[in-house]
Amino acid sequence: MAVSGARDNRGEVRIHESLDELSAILADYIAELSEASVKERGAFAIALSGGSLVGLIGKLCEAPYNKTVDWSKWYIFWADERVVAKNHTDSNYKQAKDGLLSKVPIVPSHVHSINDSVSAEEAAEEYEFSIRQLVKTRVVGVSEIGDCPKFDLILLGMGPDGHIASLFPNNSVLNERDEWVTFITDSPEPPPERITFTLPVINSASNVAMVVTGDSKAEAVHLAIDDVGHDCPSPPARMVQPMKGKLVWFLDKPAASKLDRSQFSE
Ligand SMILES: O=C(O)[C@H](O)[C@@H](O)[C@H](O)[C@H](O)COP(=O)(O)O
Repeated sequence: MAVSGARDNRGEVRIHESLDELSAILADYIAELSEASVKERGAFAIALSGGSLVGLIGKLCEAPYNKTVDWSKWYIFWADERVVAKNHTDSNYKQAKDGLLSKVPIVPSHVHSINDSVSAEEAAEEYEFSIRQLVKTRVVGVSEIGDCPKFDLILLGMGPDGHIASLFPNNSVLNERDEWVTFITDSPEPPPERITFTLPVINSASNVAMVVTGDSKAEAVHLAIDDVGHDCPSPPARMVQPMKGKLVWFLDKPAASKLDRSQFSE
């Protein structure tokens, strides 16, 4: 049985008994958002990340979702991508293709992956350009505040250091306010070259889900969600604060083990 609570501007926090329970509830959450977006605007623009996330959304390939979700209306993006060949084991695209995209009837032209044959800088520029075209035609919505794209859902994992997408602690790209997509060439985790959505894009989404499991993330979850003092380091995950959208944390018990549950309104 999941425990659920709200934490002021830190979003809704759902703590699950097991990974199986978490993935079942996550699949349901995504299917519901897909249905609502398709009904409201005829499309579902979803951004994926790498790591354990793709495995955790795997139930979408199974019944009933494989038949009930309107896959023809899905448009796939990546919140971050490693600048490697698409058939490389490090590629977030490959991971999503193997784990999800090849198993459900998504329209191939709706899959918006990066150009893997150019530099990180060029890949970021091209990716932003292609998103701009899709915002113009409203395949991707547009934020009411500023001109940012408004993805229907951005799915993010989080590293033990509190990084999200490829926004790592103390990296200057955390301060990027003008670009939608930027790049790094010095990732503290291999591979070094990556492209990433910037915080303004993440915080303009209609929905952001942080999917975080395992006890190695417990401290970063605490620092990202709890009311900690100003002396405490503020991980990038704490900067995820959708302006108009909804933030939901999907945690397992180990990842939630350092959360201050007394601050929880269940
Ligand atoms: O490119 C990366 O470095 C990963 O994709 C990364 O951003 C991932 O989302 C987190 O590190 C969480 O990964 P896990 O869920 O596998 O722990």
